[in-house]
Amino acid sequence: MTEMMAEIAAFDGRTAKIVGPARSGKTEALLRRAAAAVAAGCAPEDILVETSTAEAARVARRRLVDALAAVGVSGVEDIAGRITVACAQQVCLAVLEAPEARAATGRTPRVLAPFEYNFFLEDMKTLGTPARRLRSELSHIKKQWCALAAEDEWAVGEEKDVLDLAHRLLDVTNAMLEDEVAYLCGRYLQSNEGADARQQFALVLADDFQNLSAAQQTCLCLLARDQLIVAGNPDETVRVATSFPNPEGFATFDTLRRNVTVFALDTAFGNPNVTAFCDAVARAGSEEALVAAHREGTIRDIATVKWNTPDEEFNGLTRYLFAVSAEDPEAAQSDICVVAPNKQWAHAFEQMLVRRGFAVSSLGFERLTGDPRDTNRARALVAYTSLNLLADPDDLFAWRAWVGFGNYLTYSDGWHFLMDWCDEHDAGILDALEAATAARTAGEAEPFPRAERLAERYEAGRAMIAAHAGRRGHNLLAALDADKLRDFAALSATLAGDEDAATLYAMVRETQFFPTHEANVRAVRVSSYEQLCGCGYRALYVTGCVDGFMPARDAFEVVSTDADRDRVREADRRTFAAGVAKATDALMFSTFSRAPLELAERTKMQVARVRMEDSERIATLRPTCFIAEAGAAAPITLGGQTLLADLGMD
Ligand SMILES: Nc1ncnc2c1ncn2[C@@H]1O[C@H](COP(=O)(O)OP(=O)(O)OP(=O)(O)O)[C@@H](O)[C@H]1O
Repeated sequence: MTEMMAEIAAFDGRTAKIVGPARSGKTEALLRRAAAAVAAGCAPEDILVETSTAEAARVARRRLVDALAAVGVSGVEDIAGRITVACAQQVCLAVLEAPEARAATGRTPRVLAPFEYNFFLEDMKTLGTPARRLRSELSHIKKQWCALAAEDEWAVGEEKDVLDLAHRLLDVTNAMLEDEVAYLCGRYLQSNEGADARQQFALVLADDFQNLSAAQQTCLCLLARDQLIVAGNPDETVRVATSFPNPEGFATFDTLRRNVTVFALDTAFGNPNVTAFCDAVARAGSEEALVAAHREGTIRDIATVKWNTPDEEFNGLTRYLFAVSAEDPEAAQSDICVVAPNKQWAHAFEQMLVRRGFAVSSLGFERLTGDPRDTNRARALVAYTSLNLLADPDDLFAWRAWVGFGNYLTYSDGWHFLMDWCDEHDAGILDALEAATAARTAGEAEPFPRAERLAERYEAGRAMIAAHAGRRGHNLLAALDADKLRDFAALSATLAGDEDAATLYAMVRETQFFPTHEANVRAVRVSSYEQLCGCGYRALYVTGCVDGFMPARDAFEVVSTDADRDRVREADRRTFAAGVAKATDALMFSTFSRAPLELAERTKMQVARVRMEDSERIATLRPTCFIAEAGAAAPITLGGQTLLADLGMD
């Protein structure tokens, strides 16, 4: 253990900040502090280790077991299990779950899934605000929540109308938006009612603090009783814990508070070529970016492999991986990760890998998408909502979604009338739907406009619940037509078979909010850049390294302003550099030089030129600009065919 590591582990002050370049052991230092605290007699329940994602929490918990063992603690698995290791959003939700918090906030922490947000958005459109302006106002509202700014201080004029309607829609359905969670938690913890919920943990250890919103950062500070240590690096900011990270909250952590001990780590561990590359990419963006003063580890070449087309990339790279794995069949496949720039690339690689006999665990692309207005494109969404209703027939937002599927306005007009009816009759959503149904059955006039349509959907929902009540596991998924949907394939594969609807729904919900990799060490990982946060892999294969994928096309588009383009490029730079740094040994970038124009446009590659080839329009593409920007630290370049030939595979 280095001297500074030992100092951090033994730290007995109140507040500290650990800062260091990529791979300098910031997480390691926090985990060793936790282990040392346990060894010194601190109750495991009194420790909170906070991460940016649920997967980072899973990985941290595993590393914690080693850290505890290293200080001679016995029963390490049990002890590690008793320490709270969770992502910021989970921490805030746990606070809001407490009955006292529910009473004080008057809110239920039932967060809208990303696709459910589309129903909310449709209902917001009833305000009449043009869609673009509405989106930008909602974005501003979320930004203010993330900044923990009190609503009455900033909501005025039209924005106040937007906020009021948002509150009304969420109140009537007992629901909450994702970005509201830390806001409500922070306001509660700051209030008199929240006094007992503050300082819940003797020790709060917050990793990747730069990724958190100001609201999340404040919550963590308020939860610490005796000691708070934050670790991070503003140049590694990734938008994964919140839509509005606050790296300044980390940068100024020690200047805005008194008596903060700062530990600056300066040695990067792992393949020095990897960390030097990442540092060079960060420096190309900002001369002040933190870089390592020393590098420790075994030097190994890093490479960029060039293919002609995406198909060649999918085929060639998976053949290569197959050959490499065959050389060492006993090695844990979970130490290998294929990084995909988008869902399409992730699926393509997943399919190719499965075809070659690999088990695969994919992370970062599981959010259910579709169009709720079009039943054919909403099959996964309907299955999710059906499970939700079977698990909890009183879930009001599930009913909101259910009645809206398949209508071009998701019946937001009717929903509005229904809410007015509720106000007039001092009644709830289910009362209104029941009243509409009763009128429809009796052939009476509608209690409110569109009531008949909503009643029809409601009755269909009740019939669905009656038809499937009592079904379990695979049988239930099949009854909901979810068994054939790709979105449910991973869930289906993990089922024991006798899970009831509530259990299944909890499992699906977890994949939407807190997804993690399977524990299976035989499964190769496929990951988004963002989900690399908090992880480490022996080998990373970074696919689709073309401009437009990374950085995103918005970093190039001439339609936006220079400042907008820069913002996208620099945010993506940090995501890229922090992501690929997670390779401890082998790092390979994979790129291709051309693609059918239609594919390039649809997937948002940055097209350099277009030319005709065999009467097909072909887009010429460039490798990710960050690679060349690394200058002398850039990887060596290989042709795809050379790579395969070296393994005797041409
Ligand atoms: N003192 C050390 N000696 C040897 N290896 C170390 C040491 N500290 C950390 N490592 C190893 O270096 C790698 C990076 O460690 P860690 O994840 O703790 O760093 P980090 O600064 O949090 O990384 P990131 O910048 O990716 O968030 C890990 O593989 C870890 O096991």
